[in-house]
Amino acid sequence: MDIKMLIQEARKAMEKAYVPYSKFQVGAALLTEDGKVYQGCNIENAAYSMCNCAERTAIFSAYAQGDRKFKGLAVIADTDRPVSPCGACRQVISELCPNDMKVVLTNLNGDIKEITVEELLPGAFSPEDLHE
Ligand SMILES: O=c1ccn([C@H]2C[C@H](O)[C@@H](CO)O2)c(=O)[nH]1
Ligand SMILES: [Zn+2]
Repeated sequence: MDIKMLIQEARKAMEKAYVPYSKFQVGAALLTEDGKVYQGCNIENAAYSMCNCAERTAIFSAYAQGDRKFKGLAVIADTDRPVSPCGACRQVISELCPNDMKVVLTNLNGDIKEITVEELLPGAFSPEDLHE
């Protein structure tokens, strides 16, 4: 996997963020099994709780286009440490991406933290926990 390319795509996505309230831009890039890249940015709303994170925008965009098989996710923001996805995104990523998929967290200083989906949310609540 070309991690540099994926980070560049996330960086481009960051520029598209709609963040009039927080002014905090976040970009994500999701790589599919067949090499396509879905960009995602955070999109805010005057009703603050409606804000959507970059990570979920990327995953939901892929789903909306019929893509469901992923092999990497990069996330970038202007943070001191590599950006740390929120709990909501960790939960969504856990369900919709493979457990061993690579997640590349980075920032504008070029600090990089590579982890897996499982490491992002150990013991995540999962579809297997539901029973009818
Ligand atoms: O990993 C993260 C963390 C935060 N945000 C967004 C949500 C909100 O728009 C802004 C401030 O929390 O950053 C993301 O998109 N991804
Ligand atoms: Zn989030």
